[in-house]
Amino acid sequence: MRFQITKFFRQRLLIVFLACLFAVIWMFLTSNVLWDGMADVPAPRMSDLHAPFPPSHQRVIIPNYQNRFQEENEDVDKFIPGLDVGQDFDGFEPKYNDQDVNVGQDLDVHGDFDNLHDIWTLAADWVKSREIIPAIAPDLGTVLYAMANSKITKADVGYKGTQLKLLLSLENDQIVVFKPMRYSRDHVINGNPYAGYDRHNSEIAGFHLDRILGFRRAPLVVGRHVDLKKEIIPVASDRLLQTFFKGVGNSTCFYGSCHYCNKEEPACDDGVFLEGSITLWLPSSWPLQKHRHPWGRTYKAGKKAKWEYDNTYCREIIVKDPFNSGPRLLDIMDTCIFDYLIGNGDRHHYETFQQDGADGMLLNMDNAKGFGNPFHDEKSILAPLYQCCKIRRATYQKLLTLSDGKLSEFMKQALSHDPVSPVLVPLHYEAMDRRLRAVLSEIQKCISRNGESHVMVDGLVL
Ligand SMILES: Nc1ncnc2c1ncn2[C@@H]1O[C@H](COP(=O)(O)OP(=O)(O)OP(=O)(O)O)[C@@H](O)[C@H]1O
Ligand SMILES: [Mn+2]
Repeated sequence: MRFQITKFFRQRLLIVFLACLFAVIWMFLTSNVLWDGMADVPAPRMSDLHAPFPPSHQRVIIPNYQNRFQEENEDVDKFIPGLDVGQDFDGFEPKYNDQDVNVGQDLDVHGDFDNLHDIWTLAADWVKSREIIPAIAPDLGTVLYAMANSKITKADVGYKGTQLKLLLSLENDQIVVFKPMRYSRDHVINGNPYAGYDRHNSEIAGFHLDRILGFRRAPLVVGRHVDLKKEIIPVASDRLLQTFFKGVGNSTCFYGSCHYCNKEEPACDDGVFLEGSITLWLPSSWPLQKHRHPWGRTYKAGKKAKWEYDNTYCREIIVKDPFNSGPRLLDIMDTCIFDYLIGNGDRHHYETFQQDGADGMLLNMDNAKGFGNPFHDEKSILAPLYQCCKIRRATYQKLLTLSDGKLSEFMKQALSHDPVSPVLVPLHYEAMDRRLRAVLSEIQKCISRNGESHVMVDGLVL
């Protein structure tokens, strides 16, 4: 009898033990702990009220990372004029100063605003000739929160440009641009450095990178989950409404109106929400002027732009107005570093504030072609830097403070606040740190070739 009781309990105990073991393994597998880099990302703050669906892009495994990176980058040095193929420099002294980058605090959301009108006015008043937001902007999180959560009162097709987007009005008359999600986070874009649709997450990450680099020349961007049926269709213009249709399953789709817009390439929701980026429209008191970028691509297969075959291209640019004096050429250097870090090879034009003429700052807007391929570092994006060998000392110093992994750390911290977090998969953070080292290396090569006094520019202008 005694033997039977013990056996009975032993069997039960074994069942309970196995059940517990199974539960622990299951919890471990379904948690984020396995997914490198995601574990320490806190829950998004601004999304609390909006209660979006849980992030659907957390799990990414891309095999053979190292092999693939080497294959993709093997030949890159061979056909870029002006790129010094010499030894890469390493061992920079990162001089990180905690005061340098104010990432987290400014993203907290405060409730001390009476109405949205005050929030939009505040953001409009931030705009100055050489900055879109101030260095310290404790209300930035509140403005971003308002962009991500306030009521949409009008929706229309995009204004201009080639990519599918919407022009929205938010409550109290604030215009914003909505760029819809077209790819999952782990999608890799192959081909030329401007290939693929716009990436809404690149707009979001670009905004924060621009701020972390200390430029603050990008319009405000935040992620948002939009309910097409409830938030867009009831307030849509006729011409936008005409492009809506029922997609597969329970989804709602639209294809808008733009150069590349057509019914075969729509943006669709997941049955309820469509994720996208919201960009704050600049105040009408700051009209823009569009310029052709001197290092733009031809966008024609087999046809190269002059800078792509002529090593001395910069000599001809640096003597021309507005590059021969003032901030323009140095702004181009800053922007090419920014673009290289995100992998955006689509800077065909750039915009400045009309009223500032030749002294106008280069706005870092339209950053949606970044973060397409974390395995590929497109060195040609850096051509202005390694062909001209000029950089502001302040930019160089900022890059140094961000080397040694600080850049990705700050980016993760900033992006963790966004409602569509995680904005980037971990491979893109690795890519940014790696590319930053390559930028520093190119600057070092310039210094050894031309001397520091030729390369470093103190102050803002040439
Ligand atoms: N936030 C904004 N504030 C003011 N004007 C803007 C803003 N965003 C875009 N614009 C204007 O709209 C134009 C097109 O926007 P954007 O470059 O984002 O679209 P796109 O479809 O990518 O264009 P492209 O095909 O030329 O690259 C810009 O060149 C600019 O003049
Ligand atoms: Mn574009």
